[in-house]
Amino acid sequence: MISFEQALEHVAEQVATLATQRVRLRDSMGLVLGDDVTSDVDSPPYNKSLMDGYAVAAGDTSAERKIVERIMAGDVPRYAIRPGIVTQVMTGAPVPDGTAAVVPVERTSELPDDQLHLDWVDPAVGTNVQPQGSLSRKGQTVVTAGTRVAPHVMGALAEAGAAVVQVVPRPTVAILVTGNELVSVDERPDPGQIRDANGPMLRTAVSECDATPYLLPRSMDDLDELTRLVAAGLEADVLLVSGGMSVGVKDLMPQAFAEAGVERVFHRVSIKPGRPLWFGIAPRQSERPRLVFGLPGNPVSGLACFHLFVRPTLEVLAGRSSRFELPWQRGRLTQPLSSGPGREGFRPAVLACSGEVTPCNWQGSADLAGMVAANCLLRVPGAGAAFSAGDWVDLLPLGGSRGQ
Ligand SMILES: Nc1nc2c(c(=O)[nH]1)N[C@H]1C(S)=C(S)[C@@H](COP(=O)(O)OP(=O)(O)OC[C@H]3O[C@@H](n4cnc5c(N)ncnc54)[C@H](O)[C@@H]3O)O[C@H]1N2
Ligand code: MOO
Repeated sequence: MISFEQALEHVAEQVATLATQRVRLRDSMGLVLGDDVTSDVDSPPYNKSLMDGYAVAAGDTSAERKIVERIMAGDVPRYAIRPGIVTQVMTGAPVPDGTAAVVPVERTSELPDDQLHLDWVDPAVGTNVQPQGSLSRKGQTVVTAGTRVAPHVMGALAEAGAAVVQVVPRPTVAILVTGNELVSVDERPDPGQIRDANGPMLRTAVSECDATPYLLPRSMDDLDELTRLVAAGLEADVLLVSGGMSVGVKDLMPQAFAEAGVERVFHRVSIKPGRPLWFGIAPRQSERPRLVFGLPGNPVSGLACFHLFVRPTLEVLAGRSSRFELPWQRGRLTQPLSSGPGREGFRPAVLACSGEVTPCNWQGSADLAGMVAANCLLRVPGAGAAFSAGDWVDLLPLGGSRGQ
């Protein structure tokens, strides 16, 4: 059995960002850009009025002037501004040549015969005018490679004319849930049966990481069926299998992986929960191998392995992180905590805004109900570590990458 740190290193060695693809801008939300994006226009593309008002010439101190035209956003001015005349302009409209400033409409009053009275006759040059190209220039990089497309980035890309962008695609994750005892959420379990918690849980965990889950048909503990479904799951970037990882008579997954051509990298890690974790790769010609995680069937064990190993994998595949790493945080214990002599432990816990962390009243690997309030996993080193109330501890927040 290998240590937690060794297991992390083994996974990290196999993980690399997916090759980029071209997609339409509207399909790029949440994805990471593979290339710098340059603008094909100046921003603003013309000298622009920042107010509804009147474009005036420099150094003109007369209080009454002639309005020669009225320019709405989308119009193009015909007459240059000179002393004695003004042009009415709307916010966003191009100002005429010769414009020194725009006097807001509130500082003026219109008189008969297109005459204008100005309360503010000689504003400083540049007042309420945004010069062409002052925000960004044609040919300038406006969004750099590695940026994740959020709504404001999407807006900048649209302004720059990036109708098609090069992005790291969303990783695809096939999920295979195994076990003779399992029935669906909408079924009543017969004696000996339980409901499948892991399928819905893992699919949601994958979605929360902004990857695309694909649930394979649930499988009985049958070697041929498992092997066939593993082979099908290798179409995805990552295959997650739940259950059958341990040493029971029906724990057939290690054999099914071998039959389907998946090479084992490691099996069993010194963590609690999560000891039976299996990790392997399915080699492909001239491409990165597919990554395969065999998660323990116990729900909390599988979920802990997801957060400790699968989530950082998805972050790298999607290009959101250049290195395989866990987003550890620190918190202060509200109560004493000790660990047994053995494996490194991860306890569901509640981290408050104050930074205080309280372990859930949780009864082990099958106890999903006991961790419903949890928002983090608290790291408890093995070898009989003992913490007092007020001690600082390492925590791994639960939750995916959406919105980060
Ligand atoms: N002799 C040994 N027995 C066990 C060991 C060991 O080292 N030696 N390891 C234990 C540990 S640790 C774990 S964790 C479990 C995990 O075993 P498996 O991956 O083989 O999981 P299963 O046996 O298939 O299931 C375990 C448990 O979880 C329930 N389960 C399974 N799938 C689901 C699901 N989709 N939704 C809800 N619950 C599920 C299943 O009914 C079992 O109760 O092995 C220990 N044994
Ligand atoms: O390690 Mo298992 O995951 O304790 O229950």
